[in-house]
Amino acid sequence: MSSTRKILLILGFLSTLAVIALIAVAVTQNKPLPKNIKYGIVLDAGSSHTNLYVYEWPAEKENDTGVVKQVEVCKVEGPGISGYSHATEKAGPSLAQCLQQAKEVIPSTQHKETPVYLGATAGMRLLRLENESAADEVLSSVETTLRLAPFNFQGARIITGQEEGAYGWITINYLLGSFKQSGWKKLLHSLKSTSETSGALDLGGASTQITFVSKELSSESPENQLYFRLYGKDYQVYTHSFLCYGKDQALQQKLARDLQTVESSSLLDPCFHRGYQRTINISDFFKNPCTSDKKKQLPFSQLYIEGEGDYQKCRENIQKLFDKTNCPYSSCSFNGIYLPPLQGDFGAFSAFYFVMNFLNLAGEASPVPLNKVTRTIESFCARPWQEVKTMYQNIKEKYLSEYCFSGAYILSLLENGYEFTEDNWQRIHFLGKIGSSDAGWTLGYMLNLTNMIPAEEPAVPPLSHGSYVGLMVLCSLVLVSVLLFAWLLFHKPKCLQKGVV
Ligand SMILES: O=P(O)(O)OP(=O)(O)OP(=O)(O)OC[C@H]1O[C@@H](n2cnc3c(O)ncnc32)[C@H](O)[C@@H]1O
Ligand SMILES: [Ca+2]
Repeated sequence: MSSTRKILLILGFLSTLAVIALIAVAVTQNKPLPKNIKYGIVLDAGSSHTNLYVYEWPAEKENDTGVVKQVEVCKVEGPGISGYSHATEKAGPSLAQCLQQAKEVIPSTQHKETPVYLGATAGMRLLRLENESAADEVLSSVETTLRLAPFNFQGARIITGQEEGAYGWITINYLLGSFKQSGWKKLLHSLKSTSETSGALDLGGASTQITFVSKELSSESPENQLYFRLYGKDYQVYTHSFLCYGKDQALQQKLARDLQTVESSSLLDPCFHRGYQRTINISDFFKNPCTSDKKKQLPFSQLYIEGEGDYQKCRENIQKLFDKTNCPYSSCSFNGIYLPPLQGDFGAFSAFYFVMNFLNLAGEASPVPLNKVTRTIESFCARPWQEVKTMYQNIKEKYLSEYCFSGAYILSLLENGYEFTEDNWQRIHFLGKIGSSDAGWTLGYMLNLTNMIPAEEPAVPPLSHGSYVGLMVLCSLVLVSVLLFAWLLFHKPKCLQKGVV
C-alpha cells in the first residue's frame, strides 16, 4: 500500500468518525427537554360578571410573540364585583370557586410563583363615582381573598378606560401575530400576512372602547394618544373609552330619556319584541351616574315596559344617545370626542361578538354586508316575543330579550357614532377567540405587567440550535462524500477495476 493511500484511508476513517460524532451530538442535543411551563392568572372584573383566565407559556420563549395561550377560563357565578356594593364583604368570597379551579389546572409546585392580577373595569369606575367607600371596600374584599390563595398576588385595581383599550389592542395583535420578529421568522410571517396591526373594538356592559393605529394622529387630543415601542417598532395609537356606552348602560340611558316624556307609568318600547313585558324600579334608577343627569320626579315608582318590535323607531330612539352637534377638533365621533379617520381592519369582540354571533352575522368566513346585517336585525326585532322565546329556550331571558336592542345599538354606535360606512364595514371582523384565547384586554395586561413584550427585538441568531447542528452534519456528510468520491476516482480499488474476477 502506497503512503498516500494510507493517508487517504486514515483521513477517510477520521472523517467517518467525525460524522458519527456530529450525528450523535445532533441527536442528543435535540432530545425534547422536559418542558418548563410558566403560568399566569388574570381576573377580568367586568360590570356584568367576572372571568378568571389562566395563561401558560414555555419559560424559555417568554419574549417571542404568540407563545402565551389561554388554557382555562372560569366564569364567576353571580354579578360583577360592583354588584356587591350593598354587601361588600361578599365580593371576595364570590371568586373562591374559580380560584379553586385555577389551583387544579396549575401544578401545585408552580402555585407560589404564578402571578395573579385582578383588573376591574367600568362597573367599578361607576361605583367609584357613585360611592367611593363602597368601591374601596369591594376592592379590599377581593384583595383579601386573592392574598389567601396560594398564588403570587400582584394587585387588584380599577384599570383606566385607556388601559382597557390599549391592552385589548395589544392582545388581539399579539394573538394575530401582527408584532413581527426578525430573521427567518419575519420572512416566514411576511409570506403569510401583512405587517399592519388591527384596530380593536370592545363592547362591554358599561363601557366601550375603540383603539387603532392612526397615521394622521395629531396632537389635537393628547389624552387619546398612546405611543408604544414593541419588538423594535414604534406605534402611534388612538384610543378612547366611552363610559356609559356599554350595552347595559346604553339601555339605561335610553330609558332615562324615554322617562322624560312618558305621561303614564307604562311605556311602549320599539327596541323590545311585541308581547314582551318588563317592569323597572324607578327608586334606584337615577342613582346611576349614567342616568343621574336626567333625574326627574315621577308620580309612580315602577315603569311598565311593553315591546313594540319596530327596528326603525328603535334606531331613531338610540341615535339620540350620540350627540353630534359639537366638535372642537378636526373630526369627532360623538359627544365632542376626537376621532381621527378610521384606518385598517378592526377586530370587534365581547358583546360585539356575542350579539352578532347570536344573529348569525359574525361572518367568520367572510364579512356580512351592512345592508344584510340591517335587514336581519330588522326582521329579528319584528318577531313576536312568544315565537322568539319558544325558538331559543336555552338562552337566558335577559340576553334573548335584549338582542334586538343590542343589534340596533351596535349598528348605531358603529354607523352613527364612529361613522363606519357600507365600504369600511367589511373591514370589521367580529371575533370571540383567536386560537384558543379569548379576545379581550386581560392577555395584553398580563404581557405588559410580566414584561413579556420587549421594546426592542430580542437578539436571536438567525438559526436555531437544531438547525445549526443539522447544517453542520449535512456539510460534513457532503465533505466526506466528496473525499470518498475523489479517492475512488484517483485510486480505483482493484475490486472495481474491469476484468478482475
Ligand atoms: O367591560 P365592562 O363594561 O366592565 O363589562 P363586562 O366586561 O362585564 O362586559 P362583557 O363583555 O362580559 O359583556 C358585555 C355585555 O354582553 C352581555 N353578554 C355576555 N354574554 C352574552 C351572551 O352570550 N349573549 C348576549 N349577551 C351577553 C353581558 O351581560 C354584558 O351586558
Ligand atoms: Ca369588559
